[in-house]
Amino acid sequence: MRIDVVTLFPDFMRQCAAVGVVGRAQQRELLQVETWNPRDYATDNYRTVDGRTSGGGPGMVMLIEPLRKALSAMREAAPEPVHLIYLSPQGARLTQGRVEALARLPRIALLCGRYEGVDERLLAHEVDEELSIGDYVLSGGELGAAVIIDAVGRLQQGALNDAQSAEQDSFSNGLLDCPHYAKPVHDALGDVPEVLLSGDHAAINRWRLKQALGRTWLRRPDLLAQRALDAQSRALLDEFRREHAK
Ligand SMILES: CC(C)(C)c1cccc(C(=O)NCC2(NC(=O)c3cccc4nocc34)CCCC2)c1
Repeated sequence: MRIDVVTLFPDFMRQCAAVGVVGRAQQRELLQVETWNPRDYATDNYRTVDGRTSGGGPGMVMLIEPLRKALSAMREAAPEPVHLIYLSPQGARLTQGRVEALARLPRIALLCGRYEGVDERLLAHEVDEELSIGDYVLSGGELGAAVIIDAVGRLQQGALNDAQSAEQDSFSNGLLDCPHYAKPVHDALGDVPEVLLSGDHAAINRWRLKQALGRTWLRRPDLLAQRALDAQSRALLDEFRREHAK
């Protein structure tokens, strides 16, 4: 998969894509991340990429021309058609479901806003989809782009080793994660739960599912509502609720 990022901060984006699982996916050529800086396409001596907002008021807007040229160069750099995503507070909230759909595309491009955003005419003409990573004020779309690169990059076939794939699967069951413990078994902060030391893998799996269900119920009932529970899960959650009520 190829991901192109149009950004005023290419070094930042390249660094985000160079570490960990995504960095390794690039080394293995499972993923290719390229950056395009609109400032390289600004024709004036000051390499201007922003302009005063029409109608007056504070703040600047990203100019059409440098972006249009950067996007055109980006599209021409590879034969695959591009699905262009604008990272934006006005976008649809990013979900794991959408990440999984994007991960199956041959090529996507991520447009990152700065200042007050991008001239609406450029967006209307060029952008296929707007996505948001959440409801808070950010300085630019780059962190949104980094989230998509990571979430989509790790899903490329072969990017994860077996342990990481199992981890991914457990995260993708729509529930919050169960508590995790490492050594020492006994610590000033407390002990590892007995069941995890028992070697009884059925009991351990049961405990982990019960904890995941219980924590989702307590902290993210909205996630639980999205998920049909089978009989075993319903029974485990009831058990958790009864113990929690005491
Ligand atoms: C959400 C709410 C708090 C109501 C709000 C209302 C109006 C503006 C902003 C705001 O942050 N504007 C600034 C910019 N923000 C983002 O790019 C951005 C922000 C959030 C999630 C994102 N996911 O991707 C890109 C995202 C847009 C132009 C430069 C950065 C935020």
